[in-house]
This record gives sequence, C-alpha cells and structure tokens, in this order.
Amino acid sequence: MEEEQTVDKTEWQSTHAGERKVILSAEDITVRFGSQTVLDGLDLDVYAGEVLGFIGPSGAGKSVLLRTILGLNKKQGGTIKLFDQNIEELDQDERKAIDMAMGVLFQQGALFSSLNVLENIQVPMREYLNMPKALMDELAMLKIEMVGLAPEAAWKFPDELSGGMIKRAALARALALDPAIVFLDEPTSGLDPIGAADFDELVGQLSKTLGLTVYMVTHDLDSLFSVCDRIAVLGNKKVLVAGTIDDMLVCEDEWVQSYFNGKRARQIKR
Ligand SMILES: Nc1ncnc2c1ncn2[C@@H]1O[C@H](COP(=O)(O)OP(=O)(O)OP(=O)(O)O)[C@@H](O)[C@H]1O
Repeated sequence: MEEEQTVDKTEWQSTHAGERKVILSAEDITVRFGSQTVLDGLDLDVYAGEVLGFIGPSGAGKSVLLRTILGLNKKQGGTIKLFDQNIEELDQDERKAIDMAMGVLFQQGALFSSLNVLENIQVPMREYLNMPKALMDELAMLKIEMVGLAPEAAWKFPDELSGGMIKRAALARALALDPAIVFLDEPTSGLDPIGAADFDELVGQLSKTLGLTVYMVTHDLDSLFSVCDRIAVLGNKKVLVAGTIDDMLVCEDEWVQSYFNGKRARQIKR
C-alpha cells in the first residue's frame, strides 16, 4: 500500500514537555449566516500536546467554530492552519493526510446504530486504510482497551450501551487512526458526575501518554478544573481570553467572572 503522508504525526505527538508548538491556528475568522455574523475576526492558537477547553455562552458559536475548523462550515474570512498547513491550500492527498491526523467525537457520540462497537471503530480504518480484516479487528480491540471498555463491548450495538460506554466507544473511533489531535464536542454532557469524572481522567491520561492534543468544547466546570491545561472563552464573536484557570479567575470580563466565580465553581474550587 502506498500512502502519501504529509503529516508526520509523531512530530506533533511528542511535544508535550517541549517548546510550545502551534498545532492549530485560527486567524481572523469571520463566519456569517445570512445577515447574522456569528464569528467576527476570531483568533485562536492551540498548542501541541495540550488539553484545551473551549467554552462560552450558549449560542455563542462554539459548534460553528468547530465545524469551520473541520471544514464542514464555510467561512467568509480568515485562515485556518492545521499542522502548519493552510487547509484551503491543500490538494486532495494533503487534505486526506490532515484528516487522518485528526479525530472527532461529535455530541451524542454519533455512532452508527446498525454497526456494533468494533465495526463503528473500524469505519475510519475502512475509509482511509487498506488493511486486512484480521489486522483491523486487532487494532479496534486495542482501541477498545485503550478507552477502558471491556472486550465484550466490541460486539454490542449502540442501543445496548450506557451513555458512558457510548462516549468511550465514540472516543475509540476518534482514536482509530492514531490522530495527533482530537476534537471533542461536549463529551461529558449527559453523563452522571462519576461517569464524567472518569471520562475526564481518561482524556487526561490519553493526552499525557499519547502526546495527544485535545480540543474540547464543554460546559462542564469539573472538566475545566480537572483536565484542561488551558481554556479559551468565546464571547462577542471572538476569543475573549485564553489561558489557565488562574488566568480565568482574574479575568475581568463579566461572563467569565460569573462562570468561574459562581456558586458551582466555588464548590469545585473548595
Ligand atoms: N447552519 C446554520 N445556519 C444558520 N445559522 C446557524 C447555523 N449553524 C449555527 N447557526 C447559528 O449560529 C449561532 C451559534 O451557534 P452554535 O451552535 O455554534 O452555538 P454554541 O456556542 O455551540 O451553543 P451551545 O453551547 O448551545 O451548543 C446560533 O445563533 C445558531 O443559530
């Protein structure tokens, strides 16, 4: 099998403790739907190896930005670079290589209901790789183990899984091609607090052991405090502030203040 590979994933997976290398940059992004401007001159850098939590009020445009980064949404202005490459200047093979270096976990998991867990995990493998079934089975079982599911889960269908198991199966599918970056859209929504905390721990572990970059859209304060290295806040159609939890706590923006110093946040901070 001859595969043109323009993304050296190992280079982007091994920088956790090294110098800060920008794996994803969004520069001056503008997105409009008709007369509604959702994003207006937005800038954001994501560093290789970090877990970035992306937050903001409901309807602010978090999903729109994610879809724009993934190329699922048109933008009216600005530049998105992934792995130092402008996604608009790629030919088909280069785009494919970039797609193979990214994993996505959409809200609700978005597993195919007619496929069992093993087959769901193999969807990206079938799409992008040409490998024997036995090898795909072996790889999928490894991913199942990696996300903390029991081997028997491989044969279950989505409607036979708990909410937490669905998220893990969807994460296993996002990891199917050993990406350098994964995008998680509200991964802990709908989970009970223990399930959510376990999922956060898993994400943190994977980021550390695999040198994986995680871009996580979330409303979950626990996730922000427990697993995120940095947080970016969307507001007024831009990234208002990006930094550590400590940066958030001293940020003067009213929404950021109420979010991080509200009653719920005070309970988490102890
Ligand atoms: N395809 C579309 N066509 C028209 N308007 C859209 C489209 N997609 C999103 N929007 C609008 O863009 C705005 C931002 O939506 P988005 O779903 O990104 O918000 P969000 O920050 O993800 O919210 P939430 O936290 O509630 O999920 C909303 O006003 C939404 O109606």
